[in-house]
Amino acid sequence: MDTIHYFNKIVKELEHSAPLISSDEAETLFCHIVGAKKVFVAGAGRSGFIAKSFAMRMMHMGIDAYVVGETVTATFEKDDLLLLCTGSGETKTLTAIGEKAKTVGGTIAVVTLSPLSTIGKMANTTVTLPGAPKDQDGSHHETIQPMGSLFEQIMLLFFDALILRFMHHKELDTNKMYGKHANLE
Ligand SMILES: O=P(O)(O)OC[C@H]1O[C@](O)(CO)[C@@H](O)[C@@H]1O
Repeated sequence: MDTIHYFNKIVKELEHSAPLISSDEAETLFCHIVGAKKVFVAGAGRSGFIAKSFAMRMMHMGIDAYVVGETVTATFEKDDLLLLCTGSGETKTLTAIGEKAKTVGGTIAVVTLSPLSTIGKMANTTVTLPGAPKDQDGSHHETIQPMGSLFEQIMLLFFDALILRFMHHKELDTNKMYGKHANLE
């Protein structure tokens, strides 16, 4: 099978996934982000890349957004939102970050495959996405892709959809947002 055949298979997997996402959970996350003073995102590995791409777009919309662990990241405070992006909900570094945020008193949101995980239970609000766990643990999963790829793709598209929701809410368009795009690159 050639590459484009696989590309089409991936698109089909994504099409099947969209109806499995809760609009109510998405709207609740939207409201938390709108209500937060600052928004912090964290994720490990590929989940972390997706989290970063969402932080970048939030910045383009004028939201005070940070990636946990970067040198220019601000102080997390009680009016802030921490958004943890984790398929398993068991990644140790993220658990530690969530525990610290809890002691500060801010709000924790998680986007995950596993709402009953350690991080899922710690969160104030959860968006459950479909996909397969990264270990694909021997049971049947609706994907031909390795490890957490389907979850990671769904998370990217979910965040891009959330950005469109914000753009509508804030009456933004791509030109206004491009005005905030980095020009030293
Ligand atoms: O999304 P989780 O379960 O926190 O796991 C993150 C890990 O999974 C991966 O995204 C692989 O699927 C890795 O890049 C990363 O180490």
